[in-house]
Amino acid sequence: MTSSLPITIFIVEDNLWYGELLEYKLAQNPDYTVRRFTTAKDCLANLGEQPDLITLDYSLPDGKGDQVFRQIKERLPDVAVIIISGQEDIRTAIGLLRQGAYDYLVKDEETADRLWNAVGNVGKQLALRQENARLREQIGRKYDPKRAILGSSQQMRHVFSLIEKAARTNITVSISGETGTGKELVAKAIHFQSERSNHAFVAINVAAIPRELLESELFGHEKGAFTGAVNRRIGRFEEAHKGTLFLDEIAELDLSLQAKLLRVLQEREVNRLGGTSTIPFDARLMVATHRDLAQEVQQGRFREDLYYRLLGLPIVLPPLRERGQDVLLLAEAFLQEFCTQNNLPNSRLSPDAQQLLLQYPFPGNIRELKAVIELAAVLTDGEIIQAQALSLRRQSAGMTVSETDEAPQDESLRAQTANIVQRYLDAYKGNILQVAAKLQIGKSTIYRMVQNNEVRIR
Ligand SMILES: Nc1ncnc2c1ncn2[C@@H]1O[C@H](COP(=O)(O)OP(=O)(O)OP(=O)(O)O)[C@@H](O)[C@H]1O
Repeated sequence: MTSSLPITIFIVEDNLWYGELLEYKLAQNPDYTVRRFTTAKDCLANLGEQPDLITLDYSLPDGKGDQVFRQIKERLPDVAVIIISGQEDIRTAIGLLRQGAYDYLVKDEETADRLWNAVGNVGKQLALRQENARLREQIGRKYDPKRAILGSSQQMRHVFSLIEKAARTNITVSISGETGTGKELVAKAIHFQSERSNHAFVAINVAAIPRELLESELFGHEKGAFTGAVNRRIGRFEEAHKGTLFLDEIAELDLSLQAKLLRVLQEREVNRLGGTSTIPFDARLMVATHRDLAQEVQQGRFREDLYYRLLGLPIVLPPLRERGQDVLLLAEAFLQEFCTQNNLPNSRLSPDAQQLLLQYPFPGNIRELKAVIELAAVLTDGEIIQAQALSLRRQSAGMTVSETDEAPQDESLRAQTANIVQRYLDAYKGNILQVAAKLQIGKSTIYRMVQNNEVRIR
């Protein structure tokens, strides 16, 4: 058993012979750097070396084990401390373990072996912790607004400044913008730049879950709360504890759930369905919608009191057609990314293709642009992407999309989605799994479209 991580271990033991025995055992692993001290004073004086683990003799000549333990933990809260005691004293052991000691070993002929195992486990935990920190940093970098959210238009520069402000505080954030403008991306960027970034980012699309299931999805339920509730289930509010809860398509929440949400926000407490105890709610809330919430309030579809609770810091994402040259910046970035990921030669957009992109209104916004560019890269043989390779809906070139006219927009989006899916299906020879992965949509969505004759496998 060897650990892949180098670990620094302090052995604090006044019995020279016993200390040497432990050192001899642990030194068998070349990844362990072992330092030995015979007094508490020496150990405390060297804590600046930031050991990962300390084995501490409970009765040292210059200090009682529990006091020394506390002094160590005050200075190095994360260090693993294994207490080694001359006699079994369950009460002391329990007390120390409760205060955060890693283990309590009694001195006997097997101590060195048990210590060896315990140190191995500490090594594994350290490796996991480092891996976690690395992944967190990676995710943080991925959602760093300066890298992940592309754009240099004035509108987007304003959005970046709001993201920074939101990340510095705990304020509720309400993000609005047409579909595909990057609402979820902005929410993630705020979360991963905020001090809650070490905790969960929990996203739920209110419109995507049937009403009967939504309540338990949000608030959880106890076993037996309703027919079919065979187990206790933790709701999304609880899952987001200390992190961020992102409620997408908030305008679609029905009035009775709006009332429940309001109560949770006022009382900062959640009740699982069928439960009697209350669970504190401590998460930053972000909401998003493609609708005009103020208008929803005026028309009696959204509670006014909830609206004011949720408004917080409003961030309005402009549609892509209002971001000027950003469309080309985004197109080039998506093209490069797609070519690199798929081992395709790096392609460029012809001047005509650029012109067409600048004129097109992009009802599906950045999501549509990304799909259009990726498909063009697949369909193009040379290194220059011509205007003809861009699968834009012919009838929309040059037209503007009305933001208030919901139904036609939804309708045209459907047709446009089908159009894109169809082209991908053709390009990938009807391989639904591949198309679903490329377009980042569920394969069931594609199956449904096939069933409804919206697309065909040719
Ligand atoms: N400024 C941007 N730079 C780079 N990629 C972006 C940008 N804005 C959005 N995207 C990408 O576009 C896609 C759609 O973004 P996102 O899902 O955040 O939009 P949305 O507004 O939440 O959509 P919907 O309203 O459908 O939920 C994602 O792949 C996202 O990474």
